[in-house]
Formats: sequence, structure tokens, C-alpha cells
Amino acid sequence: MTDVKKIAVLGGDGIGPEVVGEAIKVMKKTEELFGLKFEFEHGLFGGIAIDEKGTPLPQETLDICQRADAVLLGAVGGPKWDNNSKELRPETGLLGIRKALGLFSNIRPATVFDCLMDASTLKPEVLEGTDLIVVRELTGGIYFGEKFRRDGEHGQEAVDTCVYNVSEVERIVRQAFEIAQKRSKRLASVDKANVLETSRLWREVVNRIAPEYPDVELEHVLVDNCAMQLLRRPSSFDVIVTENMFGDILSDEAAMLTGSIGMLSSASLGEGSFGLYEPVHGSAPDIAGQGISNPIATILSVALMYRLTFGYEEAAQAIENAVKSVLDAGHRTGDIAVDKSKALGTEAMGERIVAALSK
Ligand SMILES: NC(=O)C1=CN([C@@H]2O[C@H](COP(=O)(O)OP(=O)(O)OC[C@H]3O[C@@H](n4cnc5c(N)ncnc54)[C@H](O)[C@@H]3O)[C@@H](O)[C@H]2O)C=CC1
Ligand SMILES: CC(C)CC(=O)C(=O)O
Ligand SMILES: [Mg+2]
Repeated sequence: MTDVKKIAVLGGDGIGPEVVGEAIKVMKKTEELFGLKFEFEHGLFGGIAIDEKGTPLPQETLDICQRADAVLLGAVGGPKWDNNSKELRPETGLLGIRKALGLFSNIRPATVFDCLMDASTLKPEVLEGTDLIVVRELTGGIYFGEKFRRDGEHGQEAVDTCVYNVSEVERIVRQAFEIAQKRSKRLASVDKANVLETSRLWREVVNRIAPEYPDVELEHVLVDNCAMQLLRRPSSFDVIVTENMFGDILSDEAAMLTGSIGMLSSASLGEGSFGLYEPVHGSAPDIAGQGISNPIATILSVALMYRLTFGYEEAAQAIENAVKSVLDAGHRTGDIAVDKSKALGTEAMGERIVAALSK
């Protein structure tokens, strides 16, 4: 009998539900082609959950995720909730779900498709061969530290604290070394150890662990330099491991190597095979509701889910091949189109990828 996998689906806000809708169509087609079986359970999350339930992460949504084998997430946020208090912000729900599910590792691959080199602002000779992964620590650092306001000498002050402990750094760094071992054995650890105490600790831990992986070539790169080198020599990076905020910023930058943030998928993992899969982009309020968002990041996140949580390697590759063949055939959404007048909408792109899927 087919093993039924439970998928928690959190569309969220803005373009979230539309890109997730296309990803589900892809999953349904792979059920037919590969004999897979999924049971989808939808939950309210983010701004829509604030509106309907008074909190960005209702307990019933967390329950749906906890009884699922994997979570498929769209995106949260939007101007409607921007001035809300911290507890009533969609982004607080996003941080909360990552913490509650123990998802400390965020894997963000940035692969340059040859046919999309014209969509990037970088020259093809710089982009050539770029295929890197940002491994971002996801449940520590400044996003999770204590934050408060206080009265200071010159009026109100705001404080955000950045905390990392040794075990938080160890577990993400080990995972990055292991990923590097399976790829081209190069790891760049990115920090700001010339200034930040958390980065000094980060670097100490990396240096202590490195001898356990003698086959991996390690370089330490300061984050400001890394931001520059990503544009200067992107193909020299293989795996980049870094703390939460640096990884958030560098992965959006890396998205532009691929042509658009609409291309970047992600997997958030903990100790086991359970994972949360979401595009790197946000809810894109500027284009929400127009049916023009690029669903590829979310569809490629499903390929990561198949590979990393379920071990469905053949179906994962089929999704990646379908995306490649649709792009090779010249189909583009507006964000990656050179000729915007020929751009496809979200559903049309999703349909073409579904049609291109084969065993
Ligand atoms: N994981 C999540 O749920 C995330 C949520 N956010 C939230 O999303 C909201 C908007 O944030 P922004 O800074 O505007 O970042 P964003 O990633 O939503 O959008 C940045 C730019 O990229 C474009 N874009 C994003 N995804 C696209 C896609 N699939 N296809 C075509 N174009 C796409 C948008 O139109 C926009 O011009 C905020 O409330 C923010 O907090 C931001 C990042 C991640
Ligand atoms: C709430 C933010 C940390 C979301 C974000 O930008 C991300 O995870 O990439
Ligand atoms: Mg981000």
C-alpha cells in the first residue's frame, strides 16, 4: 500500500497562497506519475491568522504542523500589519513556528540556470558555473534575542540583542561541513569576527570542528567582504554557513545571481527528517493579487521536500527537470523575462511545469 504522507499547508499572505497553489498542483501530478500519496491539511498562518484568530500562529495551526510529515509554507506579512505590536506581527509567527518546530537549519540553494543568465544583472562570464548553498542558522541570533525600548539621554533608545551559544553554532556548522563533504568540499564560514563577540565564538567553534572534516577546504570570510565576493566571484563559493541575519541578507543577494528571488527555494530542518519548505521570498505585497508572481521558488522547494524529508529522489529530479525544460523552452514570468510583454502569469507557469513533468 502507498505510504500516505501528511503535508501541512500554510499559504499565508500576499502571493503566498498563489505560489503554494501551483506547488500543490505539481505535487498532485507527481502522485499520479510516481504513485505517491499526500494528505493536505491547511492552516491559517501570518496576517490572515491575525485577522481571523487574533494571533499569527494559532495553536490549531501548530497542531496541524506537528502531526504532519512536512510543512509547505508560502509567505507572510504585508503593510496591513506593519504597525502592529510585536505579538500581532505576521513575522513573529514565522519566527515562532521555526522555533516551535526546532528548525535550526535553513538550506537555501542558489543555482544559476544557463538559460536565465540574461535575467541576472551580472555578466555570464562571472555567473558561469555558479551553484552554491547558503546554510543559515535559523533559530538563534539577533532575530530571537531580547528586544526592548528604553529612555536614554537623547530620547528613546531601542535595543536588539544577539546571542549564540556553543551548541547552537556546533549543530549548524556540523551540518554545513556534512553538506560540503557531499558536494565540492568547500565551505565558507561567514561572520563578523573582527567586531562581534558572537562571531568570535562562531569562528572558534568552526575552527575546533574543522579538523573532523579534513577533506573540506575551509575559508573564513567577513560578511561585508562576502557580500562583495558573491558578486565578484560567485562560482568560487560552494557551501556558505552563517548566522541567522547574515544568512537572511546574503541569500536574498544570492537570489539575484539566479535572476530573481522568485527562483530561490528553501528547506528548514531540525535533527530528524521533518522539514518546512518555503520560498526564500516574502509576500510581495507590490504584486499580490495580480496573478503574476513566479511560483518556481515554491515548486523547487517541493523538490527539496521530496529529497530531504521523504527520500523521493526520482520525483525530486523530475520536478527540477520539468522546471529546467520549461525555462529552456523560453517560458518566463515577469521577474525573469527580458521581454516583459511575453511574460506568463503564475498559473500559466505552474501549468507548463505540470505539463512538463514526466517519469
Ligand atoms: N518567509 C516569509 O514569509 C517572508 C516574509 N517577508 C515579509 O514579506 C513582506 C514583503 O517584504 P519585501 O521586503 O517586499 O520582500 P519580498 O520578498 O516579499 O519582495 C521583494 C521584491 O521581490 C519581488 N518578488 C518576491 N517574490 C516574488 C515572486 N515569487 N515572483 C516575482 N517577484 C517576486 C516583489 O514583488 C518585490 O518587488 C514583508 O511583510 C516581509 O516582512 C519577507 C521575507 C520572507
Ligand atoms: C521574518 C524574517 C526573518 C523573514 C525572512 O526574511 C526570511 O526568513 O528570509
Ligand atoms: Mg529574508
